[in-house]
Amino acid sequence: MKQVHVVAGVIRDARGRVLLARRTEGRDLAGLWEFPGGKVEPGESAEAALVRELREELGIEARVDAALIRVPQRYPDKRLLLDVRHIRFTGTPKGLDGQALAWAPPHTLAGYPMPPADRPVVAALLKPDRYLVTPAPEDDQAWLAALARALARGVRCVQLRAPGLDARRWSRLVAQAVALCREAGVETLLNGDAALAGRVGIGLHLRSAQLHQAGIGEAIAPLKAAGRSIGASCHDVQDLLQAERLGCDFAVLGPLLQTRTHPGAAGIGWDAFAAMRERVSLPVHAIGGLVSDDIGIARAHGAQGIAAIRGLWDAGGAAE
Ligand SMILES: Nc1nc2c([nH]c(=O)n2[C@@H]2O[C@H](COP(=O)(O)OP(=O)(O)OP(=O)(O)O)[C@@H](O)[C@H]2O)c(=O)[nH]1
Ligand SMILES: [Mg+2]
Repeated sequence: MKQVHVVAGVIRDARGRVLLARRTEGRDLAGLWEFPGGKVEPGESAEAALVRELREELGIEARVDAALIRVPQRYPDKRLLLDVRHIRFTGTPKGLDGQALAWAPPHTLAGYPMPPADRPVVAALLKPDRYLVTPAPEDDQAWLAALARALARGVRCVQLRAPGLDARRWSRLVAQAVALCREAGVETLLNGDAALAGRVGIGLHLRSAQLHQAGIGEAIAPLKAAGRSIGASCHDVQDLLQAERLGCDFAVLGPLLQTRTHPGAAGIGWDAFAAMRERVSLPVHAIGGLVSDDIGIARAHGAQGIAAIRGLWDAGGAAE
């Protein structure tokens, strides 16, 4: 299958709005909104290609800044690598190919119809790059204090998980944890228990085995209707495709490295991660032995970021 390397830019105005361009009639994906850019030509660097494309399509002089994310994406006719960079520029963008332009306030980005590869890009712009999964508590007060420290360090999305804990103790602890997270403005998802998630008014994180259970679509429908996030733990392409079919908001894929908690399972590694990621348009976190320092390599392989228990629980703690 044909492999194309495309570079695109995140171009912002002084108010922080992001520039989108609408693909013109007669091309693939016509009518969809995209980040301006185009194909890297043979022998050309990604940076040079992006400067050239933005000059040709918008009439601006661009300086290529930090990488945002590189999204591998499988389309029916080709394999795309969408390489997205932040841009600084001089000049006033104009639709020189006759394409419509829109300056989108960030929170409106998800409302524009876009190609499949752009969903992970929008998530990379808007959503947290670290997803904390809690370890099972030994002492409840110490666990709540550790959670509060993680929030203070800037964790913005938390999965509450404590397999095997006594149900009454856990629902008490969940209520306390949710109060802490709400106070910090942090998104919270509950592992596995749709009914409890519904009662406390938070999102749900599906275990991989739950993804394929009969009736799971009906079980999560009320949460989705209430606007709650649904995450999913995935180990292979079948899990990812099912998470996408169910309308999950994001997935977690791993184990990336071999971990202390799953010593038997060999890690899949970054190349396999990218090869599975390209089959869905979901934002996907990598999990398994990762720490905050791995966010850069994760983004380079199309990940939203990292998910971790130990790697995000103890400041500077050892990898899971
Ligand atoms: N520029 C851009 N292309 C994207 C995005 N998302 C995405 O799937 N693509 C795909 O990446 C490819 C980019 O090709 P393009 O048509 O813009 O290439 P180009 O500017 O060099 O123009 P041309 O080859 O039509 O002359 C298309 O298949 C397009 O659908 C995006 O956000 N920005
Ligand atoms: Mg283009």
